[in-house]
Amino acid sequence: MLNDSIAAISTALQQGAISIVRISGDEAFDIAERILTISIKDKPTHTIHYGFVVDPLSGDSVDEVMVSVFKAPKTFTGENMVEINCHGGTYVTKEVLRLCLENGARMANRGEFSQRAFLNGKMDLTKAEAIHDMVMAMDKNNARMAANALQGSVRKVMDPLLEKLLDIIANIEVNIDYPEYDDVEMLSVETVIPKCKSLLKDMDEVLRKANSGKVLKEGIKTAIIGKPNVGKSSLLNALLEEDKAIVSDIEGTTRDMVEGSVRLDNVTLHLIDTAGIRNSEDVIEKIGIEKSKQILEEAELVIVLFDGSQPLDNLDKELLSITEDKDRLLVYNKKDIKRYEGINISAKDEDIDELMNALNKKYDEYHEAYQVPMLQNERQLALMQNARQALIRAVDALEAEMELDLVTIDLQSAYYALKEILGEVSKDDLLDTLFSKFCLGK
Ligand SMILES: Nc1nc2c(c(=O)[nH]1)N(C=O)[C@@H](CNc1ccc(C(=O)N[C@@H](CCC(=O)O)C(=O)O)cc1)CN2
Ligand SMILES: Nc1nc2c(ncn2[C@@H]2O[C@H](COP(=O)(O)OP(=O)(O)OP(=O)(O)O)[C@@H](O)[C@H]2O)c(=O)[nH]1
Ligand SMILES: [K+]
Repeated sequence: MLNDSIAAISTALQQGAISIVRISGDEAFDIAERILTISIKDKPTHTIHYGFVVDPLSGDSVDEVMVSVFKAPKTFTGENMVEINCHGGTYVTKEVLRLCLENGARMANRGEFSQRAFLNGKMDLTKAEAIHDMVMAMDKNNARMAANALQGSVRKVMDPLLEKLLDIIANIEVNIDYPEYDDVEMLSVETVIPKCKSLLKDMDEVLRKANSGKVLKEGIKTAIIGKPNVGKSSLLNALLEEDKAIVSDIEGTTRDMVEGSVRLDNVTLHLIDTAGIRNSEDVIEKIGIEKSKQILEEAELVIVLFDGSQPLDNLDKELLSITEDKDRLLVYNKKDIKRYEGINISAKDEDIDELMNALNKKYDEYHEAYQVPMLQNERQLALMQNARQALIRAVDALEAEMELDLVTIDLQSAYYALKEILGEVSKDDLLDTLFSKFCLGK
């Protein structure tokens, strides 16, 4: 049932200055008034008021609060909403929630406020996803992408595509509805094929942007390779040291381990486990090369590390040759002993500024990429790919001069896939899965 009133603590449940208990639904004002010393129904929307929360059974005063009033339909959820700003202790916040639940509200499910906002037409699915992304964003870039999506950037991508596709569908429908006009059909099929191809091109562009967005969002798989003892572990430690917070954030990652993430200005590097080559000190060098090849397959960026204090030998040259086709940086370690032409570091002394500068410079242009409207996640990408496939089938059918009815089926499935990106034809189970990932009280 959509109209029961839900309540939840919308702030993190920890000691802080203020916590917010949120109520949404038809009865929100009645429920709040049962536990407050003030009336709120009579107050204008989007206003905040001073009062006390009192347990109606015992008459005990629970907290001194500020109460925000939001009147349907112009609210976040589209329903009546009350936010009780109480003192941010975990006990008192839970007490206020308990009183809401005892006086007519139901405990909200995860993401249920946003789900209601979506169901009440307050936002499309991509905006709901953006809220989730915003909550989860750990760095500036992810937050910026989410902020774009919150402002409707995905819709900006989708609207022109949907418009073009509808135009194509309309052209075909004319032929189905008026099959007796042979001329119309000829003319129309001739114009429709180029239109489909132009739309396909647009979709490819959208997919291309989304893929680079995905790389940015998810980070870049990075391998450090080099001969035994060139200083790989030292470099890894120095890199991870640059960003202690992230390292300790990752479950099971300790300073001794060989995996972790390094947050640069514009992207995050995920260091791939190179334990295989690290431990090859006592095995024949060939194994090191074989391991390197395996690791290279996975890597999107390779840092090839040399011992700068020594002349490059055949093994170094082999590493140079197997990384030739890779996106790579050549780095010389042990600059405290000797410098080479290029990027020099002293991993042991955690002196890796030249490498950090080179990395930041390398991904500098990605800075802008966050500002362009683009698809935001795997779900959207997969649907765009489905739409593209369906459109390709339609073009094939048109070129093979198949029945127009058959073409329409493919065009329609392309249309539905595009609409589903915005959540406009999606199924309930999809919604439940999506919103259950949200934080409570969102
Ligand atoms: N206290 C508080 N802070 C919050 C939220 C909230 O719900 N409560 N938000 C929740 O995520 C975010 C802000 N998002 C919001 C989005 C829409 C509306 C809202 O009332 N929309 C109405 C009227 C808009 C207007 O007056 O122009 C509407 O869309 O009809 C409020 C907050 C972040 N900060
Ligand atoms: N002088 C100098 N020595 C360094 C530097 N970085 C690392 N070393 C030394 O080089 C040796 C090897 O360093 P590691 O970081 O263990 O090298 P590695 O490439 O991980 O070695 P394997 O795990 O055996 O492949 C150690 O004795 C380090 O102290 C540096 O910048 N300058
Ligand atoms: K070593």
